[in-house]
Amino acid sequence: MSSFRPPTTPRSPFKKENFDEASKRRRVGMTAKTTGPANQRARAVLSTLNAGASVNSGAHSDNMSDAASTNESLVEFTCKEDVERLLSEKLKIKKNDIKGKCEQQSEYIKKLRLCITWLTEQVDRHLAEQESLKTNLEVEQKRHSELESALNDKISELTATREALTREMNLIQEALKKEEAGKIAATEAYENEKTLKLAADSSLSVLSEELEKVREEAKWVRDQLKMVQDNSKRLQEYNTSLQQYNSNLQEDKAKHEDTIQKLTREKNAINDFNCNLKDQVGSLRLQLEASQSSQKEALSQRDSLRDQLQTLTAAHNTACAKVESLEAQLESLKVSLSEKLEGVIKETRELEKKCEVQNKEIQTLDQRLKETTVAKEELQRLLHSTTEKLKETEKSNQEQVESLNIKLQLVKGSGVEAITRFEMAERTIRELREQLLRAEARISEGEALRKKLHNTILELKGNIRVFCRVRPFITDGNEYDGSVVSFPTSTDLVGRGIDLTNQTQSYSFTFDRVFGPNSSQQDVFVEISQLVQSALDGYKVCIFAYGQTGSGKTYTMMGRRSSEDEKGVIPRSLHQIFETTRALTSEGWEYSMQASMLEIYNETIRDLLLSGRPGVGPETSNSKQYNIKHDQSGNTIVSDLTIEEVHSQGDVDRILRQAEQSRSVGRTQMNEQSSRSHCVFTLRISGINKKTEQQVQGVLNLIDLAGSERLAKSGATGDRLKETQAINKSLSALSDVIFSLAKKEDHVPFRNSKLTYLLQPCLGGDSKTLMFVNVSPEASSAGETLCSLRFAARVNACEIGIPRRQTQQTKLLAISS
Ligand SMILES: Nc1ncnc2c1ncn2[C@@H]1O[C@H](COP(=O)(O)OP(=O)(O)OP(=O)(O)O)[C@@H](O)[C@H]1O
Repeated sequence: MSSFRPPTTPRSPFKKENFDEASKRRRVGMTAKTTGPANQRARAVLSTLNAGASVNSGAHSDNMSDAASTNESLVEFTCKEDVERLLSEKLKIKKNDIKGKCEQQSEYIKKLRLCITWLTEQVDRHLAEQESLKTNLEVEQKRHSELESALNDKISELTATREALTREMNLIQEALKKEEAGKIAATEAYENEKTLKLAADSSLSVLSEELEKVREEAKWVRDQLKMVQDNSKRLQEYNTSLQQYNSNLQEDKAKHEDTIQKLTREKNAINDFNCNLKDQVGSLRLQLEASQSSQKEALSQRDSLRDQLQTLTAAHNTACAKVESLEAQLESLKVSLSEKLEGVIKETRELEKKCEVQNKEIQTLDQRLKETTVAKEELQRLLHSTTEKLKETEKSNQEQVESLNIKLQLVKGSGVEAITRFEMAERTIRELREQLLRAEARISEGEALRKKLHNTILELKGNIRVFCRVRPFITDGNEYDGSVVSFPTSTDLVGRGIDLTNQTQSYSFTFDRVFGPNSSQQDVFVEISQLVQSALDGYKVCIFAYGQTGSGKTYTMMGRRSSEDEKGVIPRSLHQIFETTRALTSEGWEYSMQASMLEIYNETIRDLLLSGRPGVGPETSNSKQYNIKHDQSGNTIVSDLTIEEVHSQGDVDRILRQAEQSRSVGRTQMNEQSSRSHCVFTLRISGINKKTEQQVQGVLNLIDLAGSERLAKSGATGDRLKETQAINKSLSALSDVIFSLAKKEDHVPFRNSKLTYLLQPCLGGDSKTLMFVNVSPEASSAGETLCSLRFAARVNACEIGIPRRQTQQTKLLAISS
């Protein structure tokens, strides 16, 4: 930035103090008038003064003019010292020399005049100078102030802009930080919320279960309560009925008591009667006893009488008659007495029976009374206990209901709390979801942009590219000597150029990339991986390996299965595809993949996955005729070709193993020499984004071409000649197709080769094509290598020499810079 400098002050003819003094003196004469007319007036005054002086000295003027002119020529004022010298000059006057004095004085006055004139001139000059300086100064000041104000404006504008930018930057940084922090916080919050939600969900489910249980409990309790209430009601009814029954019983009791009293009275009367009867019976018994004793006495009398009879034999008859009559009397007495006794006994017995019946009745009544009393007591006890129980049950029920109510309230409270928490969590989740959606939208936008940029970069690199790969020496175990193949070291060709020496002649080729013998499989794959990504982004990609037999095509495409580091393009591509699809799952992408693998030998298609089908052998595959068709959406359909859904690396490994086996079996059956067929691995990728509804359909073709051979050199005849011709035809067709497509020619000769026709939808347009030209470094195969490189250069030529490519590369450089 150029700094602003004030205009340089014109240098004064005086030193500073001289100038000051001169200006002081000038001020005496001019007072405050410094403008132009004032100067003129001052000059006029001075000229008048000079003129006056000349008038006053008129007398001497003539005679002094010479002297003056002489003096004038002598006195010259150049600086202040001259003036001071003049002022400090002392007249050397001799006494009484008036003339001399006059002359000296007039001389002095002249000098003074000259001095004044010089001074006036000086003053004028200075005034003019000052004037111009002033105007300059004013102009400069104006300009300066304008500039200053402009600068100030600019500065303030810049400051404002800077501040605004700083503010904006700060804001952006803050926003960025916030965004990042927000993002982190959101992620964390989302995680937390997720766990919270899960916890809330689980607690909610637990609570719901609890609530359900509590509801069930409450229902059960309500049922119980209802039951208890019903029971209570029933018991109350029962109680009422019991009370009724009790009162009935009481009434019965009262009635029965009356009856009992009556009966008791009757019983007493009967008892009295009984007693009387008993007394009578006693008296009768006494009478009977008395009669018995009298009978005994009579018997003893009879005995005595018998004795007497014995003694009184005579008197016996009389006595017998007497006895007999007495006995008859006794007998009749006995009969009457026994009849009387029997009647009495009968009566007594009847009375006793009656008594017994009455007693029994009384007893049964007593028993019933007792039972009734017991039952009543029992019932009263039962009633009491039931009432107690009822009260207890009611109390416990009430307590239970209260506790359940409390529990219900608590559950309701916790439920409400849980619901609020749940709602809050839901809100947060909603917000987070929205944030997530926004982030996802941003991600998908970013993804779309990435795809676009990725594709642009690839397009700028070239939709058709050719890589050259030189394999290490393997035949004689020697180190790579560079005698046949060498790599130019000039900066513009490093990594892109290859020189080949064949029969002392040197040939130079340039490709998009040249991999030397020390390049690893990973180095090669790094370049491929972008194309694999393109296939996932929905583009059609073809990667070919071309070269003479044993140049490393299969090594490049398949690699060595046994070593992880030596895996080739196919397993690595598939690994990348599975890794990427897995990573993209979180962004809503779902991919499905279908793999097929076929071989084209002598223009015949062989399904390499067919032998995997149950009951199908390779011979079946060979005998089949496969037709190639293209549908309207640009997909290739090979009729009856085995297509396997692949979901994992394992599936792919299995397929590759199977294909390898089929290939070797096929070769043996066909007596085919190694590498006489094109092997095409095709992976169809269909992707759908569940979030954005975006869909992609990509195809990845990985092709190990048949080993190229120069017809002239092959010395082939018969079938072998036919085979070689077929290979060469299909390879040149392929290069023709690629060449025509690159040049955007209207007619592309797809149909003259099965391989090119098969790959037709995947060549040209947006499709990406990459061809590896594999090179053997051995001198023995230099001629073959030259052929391969020429072929590849032909494919590459469609890009080389077309100005578009340079423009693209320039663009690419601009982008990368
Ligand atoms: N870059 C490499 N590093 C180490 N070994 C390699 C490399 N390239 C090829 N080879 C080895 O060279 C030999 C021939 O390679 P490969 O079978 O891949 O050639 P090819 O071109 O497929 O032959 P063909 O046309 O007969 O199928 C193999 O043993 C392979 O392992």
